[in-house]
Amino acid sequence: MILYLGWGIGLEKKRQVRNSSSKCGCGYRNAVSSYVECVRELACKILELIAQGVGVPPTSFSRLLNSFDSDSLLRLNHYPPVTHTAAIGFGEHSDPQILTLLRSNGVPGLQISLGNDTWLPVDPDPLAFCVNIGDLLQAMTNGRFVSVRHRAMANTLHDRSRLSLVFFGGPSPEAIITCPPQLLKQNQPRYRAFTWAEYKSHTYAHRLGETRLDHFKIA
Ligand SMILES: O=C(O)CCC(=O)C(=O)O
Ligand SMILES: [Fe+2]
Repeated sequence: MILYLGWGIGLEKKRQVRNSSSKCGCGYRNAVSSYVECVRELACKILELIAQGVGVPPTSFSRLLNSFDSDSLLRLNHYPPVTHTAAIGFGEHSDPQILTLLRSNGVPGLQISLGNDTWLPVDPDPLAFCVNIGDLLQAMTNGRFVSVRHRAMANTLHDRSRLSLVFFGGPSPEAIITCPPQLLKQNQPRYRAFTWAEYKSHTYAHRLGETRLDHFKIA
């Protein structure tokens, strides 16, 4: 079972939340807002390093998370203990956004696909972030960075629930997703340009496990 909590956090909305929460003194709201602000900044730093690594202007990717109507999301997944083994808690997929920063409470479950039905368990260190490349970053790097397929196994530790707190860094719905020209010098673009709104509606119209980026491939 998965408890799903969505938290859309455009920068403007976040400012409003911060202002109103300081007045009402709501501890939970403050904690979530500060957490989101910190992970967004961390995601931007990672994206700037990636941009540097592939030789494009440093804010090529991070500016999308910094835009005032960035469609980022914070999700809390809850996996109560189950008695049967080898059950899937969250099926195989890649995250559609740009970059994902995931933390868990130290209970194992997350696995990364190595292909050919081989799965690598991720160490559930509660002090570490698991950073996943999302589909949009794959498109914007013309396939140099590949969005990772992953899944979460159901939790068979009978005395503890598993929790994962996942920040998905996404652009504004109108943002045009395309590869910077510096990355295309000798290569043809692999994906046609599309908006995040277009990608999202394609994503939600298809099954979780599908390789959704294939739809935007240039033949
Ligand atoms: O709970 C996990 O470890 C994985 C969750 C996940 O992949 C997601 O929420 O997209
Ligand atoms: Fe995921």
